[in-house]
Amino acid sequence: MMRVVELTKSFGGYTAVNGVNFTVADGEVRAIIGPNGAGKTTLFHLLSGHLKPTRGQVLLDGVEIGGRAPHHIARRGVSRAFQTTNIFPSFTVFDNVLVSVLAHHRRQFHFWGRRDAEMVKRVLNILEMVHLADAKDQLASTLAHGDQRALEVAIALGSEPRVLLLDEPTAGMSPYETQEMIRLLQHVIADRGLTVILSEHDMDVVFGLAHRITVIEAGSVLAEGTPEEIRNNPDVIRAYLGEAQ
Ligand SMILES: Nc1ncnc2c1ncn2[C@@H]1O[C@H](COP(=O)(O)OP(=O)(O)OP(=O)(O)O)[C@@H](O)[C@H]1O
Repeated sequence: MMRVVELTKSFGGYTAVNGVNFTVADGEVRAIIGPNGAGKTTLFHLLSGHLKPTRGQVLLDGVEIGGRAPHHIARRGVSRAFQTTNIFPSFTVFDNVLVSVLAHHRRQFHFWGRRDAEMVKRVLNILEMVHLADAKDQLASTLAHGDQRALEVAIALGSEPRVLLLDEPTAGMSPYETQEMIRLLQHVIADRGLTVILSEHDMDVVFGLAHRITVIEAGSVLAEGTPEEIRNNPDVIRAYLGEAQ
């Protein structure tokens, strides 16, 4: 589904992402982990089009998308949630998701205009999936932190992505909110059959969601494998898990 080949990003003389290769299969949940400053955020910016690669390729179903504009990549089916917050705080929860659904269908968003029944159904379906149906008429700004993150997932789902990029989905969350988010993502991923690439520091989240894990250190891939292989990899324990666990 998504493949990166020798992906490299340099800022002046500093190479933040250095010759990274990996392939994420259809329906796979891949976690990207690594120490602070390893290059995870830069890698996500390269996948979503927010940065142009210095060298290398990003392929979606074999088609090169590396260096294309974020809206182009989004239109091809890659959505990104978190770190790039898309919430309109003064809109209701419902309207936030409606904007995303309508944008995906490239319809004009008339705020007081006729609401297509099919679109409304889609929005309600998404809100039910992320457990926000009861809060649909609330202003987004009044939601609790954990619910705002759930709304971000809902907005990302509005564009019916095939690949969902999640930047640290549980950053800043309480242990309770973190467990809720893991459950929510497990449910959404299974229901939609999504392909997911996520970066995360919390190992409970990583081991609770990922089918495979890629470990990045100093811009390069240190290891790749199943959660079990990564947990037992001596290089990974030395570079990362030793300090994180
Ligand atoms: N625009 C930029 N210009 C110069 N250097 C940059 C830029 N963006 C990132 N870097 C550098 O690239 C390196 C990798 O940063 P990046 O944010 O990708 O790491 P990260 O793995 O996401 O870290 P964290 O886990 O702390 O979020 C860092 O040393 C950072 O200072």
